[in-house]
Amino acid sequence: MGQGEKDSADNLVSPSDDRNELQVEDLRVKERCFEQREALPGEPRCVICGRYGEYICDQTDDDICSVECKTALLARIAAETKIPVKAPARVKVPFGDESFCVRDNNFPDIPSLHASQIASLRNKLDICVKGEAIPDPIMCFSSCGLPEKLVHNLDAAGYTMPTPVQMQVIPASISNRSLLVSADTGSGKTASFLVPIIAHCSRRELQQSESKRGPLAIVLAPTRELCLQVEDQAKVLGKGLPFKTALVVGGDPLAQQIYRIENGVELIVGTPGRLIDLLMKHNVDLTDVSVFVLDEVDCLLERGFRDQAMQIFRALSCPQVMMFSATIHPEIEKLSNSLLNNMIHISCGNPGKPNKSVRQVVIWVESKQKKQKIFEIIKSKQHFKPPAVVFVSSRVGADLLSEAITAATGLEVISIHGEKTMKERRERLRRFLTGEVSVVVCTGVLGRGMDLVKVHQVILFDMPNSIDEYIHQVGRASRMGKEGVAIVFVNEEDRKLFGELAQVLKTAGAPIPRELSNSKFTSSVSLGTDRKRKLSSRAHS
Ligand SMILES: Nc1ncnc2c1ncn2[C@@H]1O[C@H](COP(=O)(O)OP(=O)(O)OP(=O)(O)O)[C@@H](O)[C@H]1O
Repeated sequence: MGQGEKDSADNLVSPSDDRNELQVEDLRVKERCFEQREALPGEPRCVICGRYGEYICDQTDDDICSVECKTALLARIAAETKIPVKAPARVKVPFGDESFCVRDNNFPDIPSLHASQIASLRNKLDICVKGEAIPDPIMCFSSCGLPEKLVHNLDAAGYTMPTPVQMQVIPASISNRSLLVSADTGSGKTASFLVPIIAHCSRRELQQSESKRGPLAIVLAPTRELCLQVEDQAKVLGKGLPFKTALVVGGDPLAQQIYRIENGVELIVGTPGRLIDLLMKHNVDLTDVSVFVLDEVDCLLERGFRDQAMQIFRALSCPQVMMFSATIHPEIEKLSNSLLNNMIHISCGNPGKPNKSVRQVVIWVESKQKKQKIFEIIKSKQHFKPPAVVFVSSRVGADLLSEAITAATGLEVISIHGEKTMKERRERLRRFLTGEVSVVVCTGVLGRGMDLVKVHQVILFDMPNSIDEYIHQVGRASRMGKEGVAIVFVNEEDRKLFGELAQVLKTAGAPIPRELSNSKFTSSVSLGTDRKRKLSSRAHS
């Protein structure tokens, strides 16, 4: 046992005094939370992480599983009793220092892990990384020197432990590296970029004069609704910190947005078009913007948005760029590698596939029968699980279908799409999120990134244009591993997606409609034993 380990072991009291009966390895105090096993029924539980509370904290008498959780516990108590803990300055970590987080000056008790331990930890958490000198994942929010108020806000929001994507992205981001992150829908990517941004902004604020308050970070997202949601979450997590935000989306008056920015904000959240508009019409000082986030990067780098996103990128001076999506293809990797140096690629869970927690029920329905089918589902107590989101492919289709469902079922149904005014979109989304209305029919505006926490059922009335959009729309039925169901209508009109859809269903072990599996458009996909050779039985008869 090294000196550091001995010192920390001295501060923990084992509940069992009869140490002689223990195996030698049992005497080693667990340094890291993940080294501890789960608690068995009736055993003490760690007050921080819930694992086996093998030790008693000498300062609080609480059950605790490891030195790491003891440190987290004491940090939490310090925050609650408002003992000021000086936040460490944002440092440029020299390349080669792989364990910035665990060697944080605030937490000298926690030693670094060996490379093999880190690899096994990543393996356990389903985290894959690519790049040089990648910082170690963190196990709790308090272990990488975040401002205490931010840790408090995370706790108050119910974020007791970071999700795997947050465990890896937060330390990587704090080390100022550019990142390309792919992770499942609903896995917590938003906080993984907001936490380091808020930490960065609140620290820089301490060092800068009050008069100079140019934005420090920009988050781009493809839809107004998603921007609204990201800004809301930023406000919740940055509460009480010197951290102000501006929402820059179309449909709201530009003058108000300019006024807000002029009064000093740290973060701008916006859609590419409106942000370009604002930057062209008004002189916003972007000199201090050092963090640029592209949320739903694959969508933002598609043809419609790419020029605008690149224009904003070029207006910034060498920012740290963080890119996120549940669907990232090799072209995006190639493009980002060509734009940025020394990037880290992070992949968590099962990106590029529908979330495993969503059961996909694909039904073959001819176009003329679709309305009748959805009425049946919504009228069925067994199949209708409100609140539900119905995705369609056109704005007019959204209006017509919402009216038709109301007429057929008596339920109040609203539509949301890009032709509504911003005021209407906001108000309708509010009514849906607060439960006033239980069904919304929408176009892809709610398909990506929207955190519709209470929704566990989505109906894809029209198949989207690509399998990526399918993955995102299906993903609205589950957040943080909660179970959901996606009912999907398909017919011959969707044939261009048959191959990919059949593959996705096969991988998920979901039933494939006979018409789909027998279609010539799926013939390139091996559907295994589901495809029986018809002639074999006749040959024997
Ligand atoms: N550490 C955490 N503990 C508890 N809940 C969390 C944590 N991090 C995020 N969440 C919650 O998980 C949900 C999903 O998070 P988020 O919207 O960031 O997912 P996402 O990965 O961006 O998904 P998508 O790809 O669909 O946009 C949200 O309701 C969020 O509040």
